[in-house]
Amino acid sequence: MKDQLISIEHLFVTLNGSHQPLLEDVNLTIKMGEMVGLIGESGSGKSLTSRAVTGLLPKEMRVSGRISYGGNNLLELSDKERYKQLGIKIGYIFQDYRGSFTPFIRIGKQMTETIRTHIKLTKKQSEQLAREVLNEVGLEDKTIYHRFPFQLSGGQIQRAAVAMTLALKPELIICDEMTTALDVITGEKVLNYLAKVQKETGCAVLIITHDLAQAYKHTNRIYVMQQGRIVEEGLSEEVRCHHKHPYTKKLCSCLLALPGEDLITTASQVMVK
Ligand SMILES: Nc1ncnc2c1ncn2[C@@H]1O[C@H](COP(=O)(O)OP(=O)(O)OP(=O)(O)O)[C@@H](O)[C@H]1O
Ligand code: NI
Repeated sequence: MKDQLISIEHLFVTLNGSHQPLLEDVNLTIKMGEMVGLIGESGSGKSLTSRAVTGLLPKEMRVSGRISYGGNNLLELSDKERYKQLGIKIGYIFQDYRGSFTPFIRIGKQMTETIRTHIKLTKKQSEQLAREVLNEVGLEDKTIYHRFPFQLSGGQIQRAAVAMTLALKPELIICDEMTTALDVITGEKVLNYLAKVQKETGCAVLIITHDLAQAYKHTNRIYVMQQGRIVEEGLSEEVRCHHKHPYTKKLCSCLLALPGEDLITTASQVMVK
């Protein structure tokens, strides 16, 4: 399809020496301007899927299938070609945010250097942009800009990483558990900023999360993953109200009911198997 931005087709990932694939025939597409959710319990393969897109799978894994993006198969790109795509075209917010910055270089310096690698701006303009995006995610630029990463809390580093990625205005943003390190209010603030950038730039977003409420609120379409496979896909509202797969039903029963629906159970009471 013409308006498809990225298309993952028959993706298999297997650990060397093992026969049991970690990802099995994963198919997932994202259109221009779409916000797509990828949900599933811990260990179901969400991060591996996003790592395959960005070429960051561990060396000891074999991968097959196709990831079409901009006329290329991302699985066949050289490291250099892939690096060119990352950042400016595909922005990736890591689940393990501690790796987002080098510990002993000040946040501001790292941000401006990254911005200038990808966008033609003067030093002054890139500093202004870095300060602007820090403020957008609720970090006071006056204090944070000159700090070293080790002087920030986990949630502050995570927000700085989000700010850094969004500053580059990529056409596809992959957020892997972007709000896990944040409290509810800060998390919502960051998600709202993401939605604002999405509206402004028309970029596509893949939100990986096990927070179903977040996925329903912020995405148009949802994929549900279980044990390395996509088990259900549909418009967020449909998946929420008319899910077909028993696993999705279990996941959904963890959510608080909408007004007018029966309250089922809370997350802590449900064992998802
Ligand atoms: N480096 C690795 N070596 C071996 N197995 C791995 C490696 N990384 C991930 N796996 C396995 O692959 C499977 C999928 O992992 P993945 O990180 O994609 O899960 P996830 O859905 O992102 O979970 P979470 O919600 O906890 O982040 C898991 O069974 C995990 O143990
Ligand atoms: Ni993960």
